[in-house]
Amino acid sequence: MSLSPILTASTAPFVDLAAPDGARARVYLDGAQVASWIPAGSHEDRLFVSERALYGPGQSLRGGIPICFPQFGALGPLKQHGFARHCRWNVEQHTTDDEGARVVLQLVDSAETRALWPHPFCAALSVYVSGATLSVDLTITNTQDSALEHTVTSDAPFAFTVALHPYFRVQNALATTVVGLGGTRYRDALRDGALFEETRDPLPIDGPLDRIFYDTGDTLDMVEPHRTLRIEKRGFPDAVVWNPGAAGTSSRPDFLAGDERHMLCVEAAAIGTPVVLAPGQQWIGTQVMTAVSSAAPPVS
Ligand SMILES: O=P(O)(O)OC[C@H]1O[C@H](O)[C@H](O)[C@@H](O)[C@@H]1O
Repeated sequence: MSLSPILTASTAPFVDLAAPDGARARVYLDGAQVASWIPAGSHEDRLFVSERALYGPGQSLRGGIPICFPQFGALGPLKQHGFARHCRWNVEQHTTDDEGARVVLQLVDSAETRALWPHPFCAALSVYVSGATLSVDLTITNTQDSALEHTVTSDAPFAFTVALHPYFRVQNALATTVVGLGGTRYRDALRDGALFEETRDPLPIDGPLDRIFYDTGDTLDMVEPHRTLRIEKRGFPDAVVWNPGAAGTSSRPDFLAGDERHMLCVEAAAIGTPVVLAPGQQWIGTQVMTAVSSAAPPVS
């Protein structure tokens, strides 16, 4: 895959969502990547996108909310994070009502995806903005029953791992904490994938961090000195917290030096136990993000 930028932030195809209350979001068709989310009554984008991000076919933006499917990370035979983030998705629905605005994008298997992963599937991403909340639902269907015309090399149930991988914009990552992970088991990618139990809650971001937390609670708070973001998930048992640190941003061409200070990924994931879908079955994972205005973390 070429890394040369083909399009720019303004020429790559996107859909803008504008809720009547002022909440806004932007979603690019390449990768179905949410790249901007501004809650109602705010002027601050809560998502981070690097100035060095690459746009256009085949690219995955460095920032926003990439979709990792059908594989998380390098934990399998496919390329890092699977192929969905490198595919062009189709817009299936774009609506605005009294409450909010929604777009639904869809990706179905093609000769290209079947060459990588021999399964008939439909992935649908619904993005909804309203008030202080951004809701993202990912639905994966094993379409084997309705796709008999496809030539597939495997008709068994398929298994996948998956994540919604938001890059949240923070004023200072080193002053940010994540509340709600204490007591959970985690895999530390920075310590050879060894397993540990998290003893700290809140979890400070005191440098590079790359951990998969297994079977976490469904509510996490990302707490900055002046504001809190509540992150809720359903259907995703695991969570990932990632900050690349200075070495991680300088070694990647689509990051600007210093970007690590202004971003933190708190991801909703299903990694420890892959999702298995028999023909005709469906899985839904949801991540709901709410901008909480108080300086203190909300009481659970
Ligand atoms: O650089 P990418 O392929 O987009 O991956 C970015 C990051 O994604 C996840 O958070 C993983 O846990 C990290 O190990 C990985 O570095």
